[in-house]
Formats: sequence, structure tokens, C-alpha cells
Amino acid sequence: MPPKKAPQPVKQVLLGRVGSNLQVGIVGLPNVGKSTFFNVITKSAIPAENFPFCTIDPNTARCIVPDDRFEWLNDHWKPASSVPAHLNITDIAGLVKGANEGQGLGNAFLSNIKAVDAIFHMCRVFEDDDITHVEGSIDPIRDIEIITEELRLKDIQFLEKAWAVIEKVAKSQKDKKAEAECTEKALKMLRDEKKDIRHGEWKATEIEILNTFQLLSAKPVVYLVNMSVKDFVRKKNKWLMKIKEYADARGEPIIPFSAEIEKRLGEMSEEEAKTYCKDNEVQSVLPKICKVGYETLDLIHYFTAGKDEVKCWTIKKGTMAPAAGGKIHSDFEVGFICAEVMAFNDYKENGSEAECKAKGKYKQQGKNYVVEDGDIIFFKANRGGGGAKKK
Ligand SMILES: Nc1ncnc2c1ncn2[C@@H]1O[C@H](COP(=O)(O)OP(=O)(O)OP(=O)(O)O)[C@@H](O)[C@H]1O
Ligand SMILES: [Mg+2]
Repeated sequence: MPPKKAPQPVKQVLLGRVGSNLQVGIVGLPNVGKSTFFNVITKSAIPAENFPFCTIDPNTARCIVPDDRFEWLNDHWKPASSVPAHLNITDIAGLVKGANEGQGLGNAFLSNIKAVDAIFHMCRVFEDDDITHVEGSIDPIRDIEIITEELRLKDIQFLEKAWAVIEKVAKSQKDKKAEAECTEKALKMLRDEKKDIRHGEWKATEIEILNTFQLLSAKPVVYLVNMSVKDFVRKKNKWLMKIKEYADARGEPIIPFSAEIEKRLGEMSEEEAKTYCKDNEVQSVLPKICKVGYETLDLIHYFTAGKDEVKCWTIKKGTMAPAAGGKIHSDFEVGFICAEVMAFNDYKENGSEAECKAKGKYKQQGKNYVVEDGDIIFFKANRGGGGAKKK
């Protein structure tokens, strides 16, 4: 029998930018708590005052992605240096109705959203007469629809311009036909069905075309529901169920939290915060938000681990071993020989590399290996022809 051919990896095509240096943008109406949240989650100190349009220029910072496996590896190795995974977060100015036509601070902000890869959609459910609501009352579903519509209208504007060009070109150039058809399908969906691009059914070839547009309504969304301290403590607010139904219908996550409580916790000592949480039976939601944001971007990480360093290396789901190694050094991609891989759970269960080897849990993987979340990897590569290897 002829030797079996190694299976070829199936290329995964995901909606959105490739790469691992991706960002989540905080989007919502003015004065809903976006900057307050940004400050607490990234431990920053940008102005977050009680007036609409307090934020104008986008601010970017990062927060640590919590991971018990990383903690375990640190306890195990007690390394000299330790680097967790990070999520990049951008605080964007508030949007108002008509932003696509330049209302409020308008169009510039919509282009700030274009630069991010996923959206934390901040919804205000906290009542406070002293904090202006630009629509005059609390109604998060109305607010979500205002923002969603603005993003959609901006996409329509963009695609109508693209369509005007591509439609003509496609008449004479056959290879542009697919692009023209995809543009038309996207426009129909946005304009006629009032549906967002991310909710459509797209073939891999269409996704590749859509990814050249970077449409706002293609970006995945997580709804962050900003509650008052009182409501968060009693775990009740009349809007929660309604927002959940709205999000569930679209298959999108919602995370209730309180920016105000998180702010207070951040100002307390660790001991004080612990007591506050215990007395009020609450917990900070920031680690969960960070984790969900990271997952929403389709990011995962592998580890390099030893006594010098334990480090998380962020990659996009579906990344092959050479490109994953390229995060550490370009030599690992160009001169890739193999990746020696142990799954975290196997390592934890067996306690050492030697034991994993003995049990056949230490595997040599080739260039077609798709790196899994939590892999512990040792790359072997030709470095400038020298054949060196590196953890
Ligand atoms: N959960 C909450 N409960 C009570 N007050 C809150 C809560 N979250 C935020 N605030 C208050 O709301 C006001 C506006 O907050 P913030 O500046 O963070 O909003 P923003 O969405 O960034 O506004 P802008 O779009 O104008 O930049 C601040 O005074 C802040 O302390
Ligand atoms: Mg702000």
C-alpha cells in the first residue's frame, strides 16, 4: 500500500483582522461609564467626569488576562520572570444618534471604532438624576439600538461607495465578480434586513472579501451592563432580563457589573476590598470581563515555561506552529524544525517533562500543527543555519 499522506490542515477563515495584537474598544452613548470602566480595568487614570463627551481622543491600555494554568506554572517553576497574557482595551468617545452624519463628535469616533477588533458595548442601567443621560431617561435597549444603528449606517455609507466602483469594474473584469456579489449581499443585509454583518451566514471566500472592508457591524460584541452599587449588591435590575433576551437572540454575551463598585474596590487596600466583598456578597467582575474579551477576539495562548521564565504567548485561534513560534523570534518561523508540545493538563497531571515523555504525552509536532490553547511548547529551529534550539 502507498504510504498515507499526512492530513493537510483546513484553513480556518474568521471574520476580523488576523494577528494577535488585537484590541477591544469600549463603545456606547456619552456618560454611561466607559472611561470609569477603562480606568478600573486597565488601572489607568484618564478623566472620567460627569459630563457627556468627557473623552475625545481614544486611550489604549492593557489588562491582564487571568489564567489559573499560568498561576500553577508560576507556583511550579518559581521563575525569575513571569509574563501573563494581556488584552488591549481602547476607550472611545461617546456616540450619539446621527453620528454617521456628523452629529455629536460624529464621524471621527466611528473611525476610531474601525481601528478596534471587538466591541465592549457599555449599557447604562444605573439611575442617577445628577448624571446626564443624553436621551433623557434610562432605556438600555433603546440605547443599544441607537448605537447599533449608527454602526450599521456607517457600514452602509462605506459599502455604497465601494459598490459604485466595484459594480462597474466587475462588468469588464471577471475576477471582480465575487467581490461585487459579496458587496451587494452585505448591503442588502444591512439596508433591507437591518441585520448586522456578524450575524450573517458567510462562506469562507466571502469572509475573506469582507475582511478587506473592516466593517463596524462585523465586529463581535459583548454587552457590559453598568449597574448602580445598590442594584449590583442586591443582584437586581429591571433591565437585566430584557438585555439578556436581546443579547441571547443574537448569540452574544452580556456581563452585568458596576463600574462604581469596581472603582471603589480599586481604591481600597486588598484587605479592605476582601472584607467589602465578603460583607456584601459581591465579587469583582473585571477578571471575567477581561477573559470574555480575549475569547471574543478568538485569542488563545501557549506557554513557554522554565526556571528563567514562565510566559504566555498570545496567538489567534488556528495559528500553525511556525507562526506561533514566530511570536518569540522570527528564526522560529523561518528556520522552523519542529515544536515539542505538552498539553498543560498532561504536564500538570504528570508533574514533569520526563514523566510526560515516558507516558507519550510529549509530542514532536511539525509545521502543520495547529497550536492549542494551553500548550507548553519548546521550539526547535535552525537559527541562521546554526541549528540552535530555544525554549
Ligand atoms: N455604575 C455607576 N453608578 C453610578 N455612577 C456611575 C457608574 N458608572 C459611572 N458613573 C459615573 O458616570 C459619570 C460618567 O462616567 P464616564 O466619564 O466614565 O462616562 P463615559 O461613558 O466615559 O462618558 P463620555 O462618553 O462623555 O466620555 C461619572 O461621574 C462616573 O463616576
Ligand atoms: Mg469617557
